[in-house]
This record gives sequence, structure tokens and C-alpha cells, in this order.
Amino acid sequence: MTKTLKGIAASDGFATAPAYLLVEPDLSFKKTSITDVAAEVQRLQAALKQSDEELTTIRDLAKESLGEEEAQVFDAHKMILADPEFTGAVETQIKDQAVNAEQALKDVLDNFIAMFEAMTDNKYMQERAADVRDVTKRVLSHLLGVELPSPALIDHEVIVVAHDLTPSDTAQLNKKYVKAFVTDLGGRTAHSAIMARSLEIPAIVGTDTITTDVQAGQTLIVDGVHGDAVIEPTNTDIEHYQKLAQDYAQEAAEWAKLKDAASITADGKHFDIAANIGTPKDLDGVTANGAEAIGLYRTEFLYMDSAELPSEDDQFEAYKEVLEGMQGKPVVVRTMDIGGDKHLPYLPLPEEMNPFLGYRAIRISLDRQDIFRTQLRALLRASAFGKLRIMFPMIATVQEFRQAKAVLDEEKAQLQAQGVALGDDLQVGIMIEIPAAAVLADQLAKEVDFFSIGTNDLIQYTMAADRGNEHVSYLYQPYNPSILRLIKHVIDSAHQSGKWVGMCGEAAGDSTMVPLLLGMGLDEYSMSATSILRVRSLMKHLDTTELQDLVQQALNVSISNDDNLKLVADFVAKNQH
Ligand SMILES: C=C(OP(=O)(O)O)C(=O)O
Ligand SMILES: [Mg+2]
Repeated sequence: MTKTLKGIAASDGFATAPAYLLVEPDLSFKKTSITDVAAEVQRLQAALKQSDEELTTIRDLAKESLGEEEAQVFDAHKMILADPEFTGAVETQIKDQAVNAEQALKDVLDNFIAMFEAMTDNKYMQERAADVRDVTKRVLSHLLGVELPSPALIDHEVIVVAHDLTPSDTAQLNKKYVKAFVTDLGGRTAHSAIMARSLEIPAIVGTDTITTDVQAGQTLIVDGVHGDAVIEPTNTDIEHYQKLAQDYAQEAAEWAKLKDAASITADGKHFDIAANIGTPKDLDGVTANGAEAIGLYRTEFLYMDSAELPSEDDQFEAYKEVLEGMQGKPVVVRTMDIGGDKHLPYLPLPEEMNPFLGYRAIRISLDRQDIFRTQLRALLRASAFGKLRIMFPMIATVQEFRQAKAVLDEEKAQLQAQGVALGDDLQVGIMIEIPAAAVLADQLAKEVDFFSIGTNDLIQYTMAADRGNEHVSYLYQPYNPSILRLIKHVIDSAHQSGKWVGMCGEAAGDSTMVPLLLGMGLDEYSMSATSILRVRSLMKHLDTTELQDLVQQALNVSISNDDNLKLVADFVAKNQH
């Protein structure tokens, strides 16, 4: 039966394909006593063999579609399977305790995990714990005869359906086959949604129930523009969405004509439209969409895609690749923003009640200066290859900025003393994403070279509403006068000190927000590459002199997000040039 689910439109576009459920299967079992030990050992051997064969296939496919590095984790898993200390121990447990293979496997795993986790200062061993857990899951699935989803094995077009997708899950999706994704959890600014936009695949998040409503293989339509997921569509539905997809493609073709045009308003004012990226791989999309700069390079993905802390040289290569790829256009690189919903398997963070209010971003960098200094050196060395701007995330106080800047200056002086070539127009700025920083923007503006407003977090913290929680997603209100007043204060403060100010939160690419931001004089708009041409087209049709009154009304007359949504929609309908 056809069913339509409403979710949060997280990434534009349309797709129709069978559903692929990326859901943890039920791997529960009961402990039983066995009498035929030999048969149980044989059952274990068979499951080990099947797991090994499966891992070989997955590794080969992952290598082909995702690259050598992503495939290496599966080699590590194969090694565990071949390790007599692990498999031998399971066999011994079956023989000694006369228990079923599932229970023996669990007992051995528990021992291993306890042992590894006790080695708190050995990050290599802690990582192994995660691998052993994964391998156990695979063997268990074969013992129980249930299928474990393996996204790397997808070899036909599908729409991935998941409860939630972590940024590292998302990074493993092969765009050739994964046409879209839909999740139960998440908001528009959750990191999985941001990754979907950089993969340029349609996505809907926060449907609440998609994983229970759809079955594997059922046809699914994803309308990433309106946030609708249609399960088992009728022929009429399919035709309807085909038409919408065609109209969307036509509109996109119009925008595409602006690829090499400058971003200019109807009254001839120039603004910069920049792109947000997560890895150097995203550069293709940046160039294809004609970005004038990179306004946010989220370097944490470099750390998340790696099995250990990336070395200074590895980082240097990545930053250099992006700077060179941009051929002299500005590149804002943000230092590591780990914590919140972004984790590193090799950097255990404390368990926290409120990770978004906890140990994250610049707070970790200032505490773990070994990690911070390595990144800063890599960045400084790369600065010789383009127009680098270094940006610190989650700055809450003037002192934090001064401390971070002092560390940067120390590393800079050391490199200079060693005769290392550095760029000569490096700028250093901060994200404005904590309300305290927005309020004190006038003081911060005197110390920095630029600001970039991170609305994803600024809204989350101002409204006290978790950005990834669909139950409070109605409080993601970029046009709420409270948010607009903060933004206006940040822009005015920067300009009073002669500094430039950009925005790299999702609001910068929002069609309702853009007229307001242009009216307030925001200098740079950084967004998912796929939004650039739409926004450039919108800018072309707006006259900034007419926007002043709109901004005044939005700030001082409207009392709600919805008031401003309507205000801007009416204005744009009447004043398109
Ligand atoms: C751009 C931002 O940073 P991130 O989404 O990576 O937290 C933001 O908070 O708006
Ligand atoms: Mg942020």
C-alpha cells in the first residue's frame, strides 16, 4: 500500500529506486548447553569461513569503489578472523563450557573488550576493540543466519534507509549506486544532511518511522525538495514525481548558465558566493558550480576518515591540494571541530550529558595542543600555495581567540626561523556560532581578520534546541527576529572595524534568508556547492537599495520566524528584477 512520509528536506533533488535498509538486524540469542561439541565447533568453523569470504568480497569492492584507504579496515577484520588467539579461544570455550557457539563467541568478545578497554593509554588497542566487536557481529550473523547490511556491497541503484547515518557511514556511500537517503532521525543541519548535500544526492531526514514503514526492496520515491518519501508509489505518483523532477532539472539548467558569472545584484553590487567542503574530493563540485571561494573547509572529516590522527604531512597534502585546486581564490580552513555529533574512534572523549555543550572544537584544540599545533603547522606550510584563511570554531570568549592565535603565532615564528616558505597574506578569523561571541562581536572584531557566522550552531544555542533532534526541529528558526538581530550586530561590528564577514551555516544558502542578508550587507555567502547557482540567480534579481526597508521590518516589526517567511516571500514576488 502506498504511504507518504513527511520528513525534513535535507538535500535537493528527486530519486526513485528500491529501498536498501541499513539497519542493525536482531542478533539476540539464548545461551544453550550442547552435547555434540564436534558439531558445534564445525558450525563455528563454517561461520568463520563464510565471514572471511564475505570480508574478501567487501574489501575488494570497497577498494574499487571507495579507494585503498577505506578498504583497509576490512583487511584488519580478516586478520582478526585468522588470529588463533581469538578464534582458538572461542573453540576452547565451546569445548570447556559445552555452550553454543554464539555464547562462546560472546564470552570471548567480552574478555577481549575488557582487556583492551583497560589499556586506556593505548589508543591502538582501543581501536582494535572496535574491530573485534565488528568481526564478532559478522560471525554471529552467520551463526544465526541473518543478513548484516554492508553498504560497500551495494552494486545496483538503491535508496538507503537508516535510523540515522553517522558522518562516517555517509562518507562510505557510493554515489554511483546510492541515489538518495532517508532517515528516522536528524535535522536539516545534522552532519549527515550536510554530507548528503556535498555528495549531491537527495536526502530526507527526521521521518521518525521510515525504517519500520518500508521493507527492503520496496520502491521508494524521495522528493528532497519538499521532504516527502513515498513508499510503494502508484503509477500516478510516479508520473507526478517524474514531472516535478523534470521541472527541477529545467530550473537547474537555467541556473547552470550562471556558472562563470560573478555574483552581482540587480543594482550592480558584488558579493562572494563560496562553497562548504568536507574533503579535497569535494573540489569537483566546487568548480562545477562556479564557487568564488571556499568559505568553510570542515577539516574534521580528515580526522574522521583516518584510523589514527592524521600526520602533519598528510594534512599538508590535503590543504595544499585544496589551495592549489582553487587557483588563488580564497580558502577558509576551519581547524578541527570534533565533539558534539562528530567522534574519532582513536580519540576517546569523556562521556558527557550534553556533548554539544561539552568538550569540542577549539576547547579540545586548546587542551590538546599537540594535535592543534600539528594542524597549524600543516596549514602554515600549505599557506604558500594559495590564499589561506585560518578559522577557529566555537570561540566563546576573546581570551580563547587570543590563546589560539598565540599558539598559531608561535608555530609561525618557528617555521619562519627554520626557513620554511609561508604565504604572505594569511588571515585569521573565527566562527561566530556561540551567542556570547555574537553579542561581543564588536570587541572580537578588533582582534580578528574576519568572521564567519555559523548559523547551524548559533540557532541551536540561541533557541536551546538540539540541531539533530527532529522533535525540536521547529525551533530551527533562521528568520526569527532574535537570530536576525544577532546576525545584524555581528555584521555591523565587523564593518565598523573594517573587517569582512561571511556566513557558512546552512542559512547562507537559504532563499528566504539571502534577501535579508544582502540587505544587512553580509559580504560572503558560503554554502553546499549545489546551492550556489540557485543563490547566484536569486541575487541577480534583487536590488539592495530596496532591501533596507525589508530588513527594518524583519528586525523590528515581525515577531516570528513565520512573519518573516511571509514578509520575504511577498517582497520577492513583487520585487524580482
Ligand atoms: C557551519 C557551522 O558549523 P558546523 O555545521 O560544522 O557545526 C555552523 O555551526 O553553522
Ligand atoms: Mg558549528
